Amino acid sequence: MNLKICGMKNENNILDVAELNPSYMGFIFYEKSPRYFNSVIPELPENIKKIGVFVNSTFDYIRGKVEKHNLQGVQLHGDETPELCSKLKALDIIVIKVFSIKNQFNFNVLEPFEDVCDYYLFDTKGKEPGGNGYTFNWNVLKKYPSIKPYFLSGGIGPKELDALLLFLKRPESELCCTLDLNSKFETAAKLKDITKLKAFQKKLIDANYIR
Ligand SMILES: O=C(O)c1ccccc1NCC(=O)[C@H](O)[C@H](O)COP(=O)(O)O
Repeated sequence: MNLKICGMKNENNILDVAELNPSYMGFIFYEKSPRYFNSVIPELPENIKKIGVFVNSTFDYIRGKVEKHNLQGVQLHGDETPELCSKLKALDIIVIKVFSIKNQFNFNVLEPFEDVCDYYLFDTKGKEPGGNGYTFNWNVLKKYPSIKPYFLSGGIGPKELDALLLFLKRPESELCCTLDLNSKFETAAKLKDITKLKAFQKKLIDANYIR
């Protein structure tokens, strides 16, 4: 299991999170977000992949950010088309297409994206396109029809750990490759709380889900 820490903003905080060695760090290029990233990403170890998060941005805007920040991947939170995903894939980067869920989900909508993205990310449907801070009904994933690995996201925090450990024992989590963590690990200043992240990571290590 991999960890993705999303919504990074502040240089020192980015470097502190890097010490935890997550597989991915997410940078939000959506101006309306309180986590909008408008700075310079410090040098990170090569094994930490930098993922740009976008909401209905144009190909040129996304490509500009990929080039400027040397992003290894993009995460698309809007109504992006399979055609856009395909053009982004041609840049030789990781393409993660997001789908938001509450209590039910029509998995047929995944079909056009099967060949044009690397991963799906299932997030909670809410007022905002992301970072809503609460979980969706993970039972919905019992009907997941694809063989593509997916990221689990939306409101995952320390209080959700017991439910998460139960979920990870169930067959529908078999293709869950990454846990995406964001607002439940933030301080009031929208910095990631390293102590909280470390404790959560340790519990996942102790339960043998991450190394
Ligand atoms: O976090 C944001 O502000 C955000 C805004 C617009 C699009 C995406 C955004 N976040 C992307 C993420 O990957 C979050 O980690 C994901 O939505 C879960 O967030 P949370 O519910 O806070 O755990």
